[in-house]
Amino acid sequence: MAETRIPTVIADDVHIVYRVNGAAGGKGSATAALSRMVGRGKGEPRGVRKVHAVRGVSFTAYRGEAIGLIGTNGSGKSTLLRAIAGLLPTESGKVYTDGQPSLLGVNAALMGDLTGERNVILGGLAMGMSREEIRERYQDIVDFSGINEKGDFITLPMRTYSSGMGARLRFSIAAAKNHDVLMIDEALATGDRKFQIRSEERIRELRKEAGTVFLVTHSNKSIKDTCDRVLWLEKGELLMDGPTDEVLKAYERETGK
Ligand SMILES: Nc1ncnc2c1ncn2[C@@H]1O[C@H](COP(=O)(O)OP(=O)(O)OP(=O)(O)O)[C@@H](O)[C@H]1O
Repeated sequence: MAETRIPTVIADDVHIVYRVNGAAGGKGSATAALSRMVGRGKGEPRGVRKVHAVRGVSFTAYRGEAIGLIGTNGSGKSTLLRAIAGLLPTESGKVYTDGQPSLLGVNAALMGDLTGERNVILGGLAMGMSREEIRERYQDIVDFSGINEKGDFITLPMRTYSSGMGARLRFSIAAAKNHDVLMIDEALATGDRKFQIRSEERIRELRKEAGTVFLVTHSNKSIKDTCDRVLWLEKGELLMDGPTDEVLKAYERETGK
């Protein structure tokens, strides 16, 4: 056997269901009339629609792995990551994680009205860094983001940034710390090529520092360049879990991408 591998995330038959209030068809609609006639599902209150977004997904992730998540729009990738981060409850099944995973999404909670500078401090504190550590790494974070390459943007409110600039700053803040489990949701997509290359380099470093990285992206190239393993989700189900080359080949054959 190979050396012992240390699991960081275990998903065991995970199901995730969203409940959407007031999403049923209007009172007079045919579907509403039909559901009145046939009666609703067991115990579901009126007007609540269920979306079964993740269906029976199981896998184990290990230290030092970078795992890509692929699948067409709406296949459940972001939902699965949010559940692993503990932001969504599972309907059934369990997620076990080693430590607190950090989810870096395009919507990571920074404050638009505060300057980039303030957000670096806020984000650092939110990740559990001390003021001292933040002060030490501040310049590196700003340099990595490249926000100041075209002028003094870091002292402007974040709402004045383009979506690419915002995503770059969020990634730079998150990447300033070593994470046991770091999950990146499409954050690289909005950066330009130069920034993507820098981020991919950083992802490789984070892996080496014994963490596990999950990457959701529609860029097969980013996945190829950073991940050694890929999970392919479709309609909430795990279609394939294997080495990057194999899974991407099958995915490209299926989707023509
Ligand atoms: N907050 C929500 N409430 C209800 N349904 C949701 C919610 N978020 C996502 N869904 C549904 O869950 C399913 C999976 O969505 P999810 O965002 O996880 O897919 P995805 O694979 O990340 O898609 P994309 O590639 O487009 O980002 C979709 O059918 C979507 O409509």
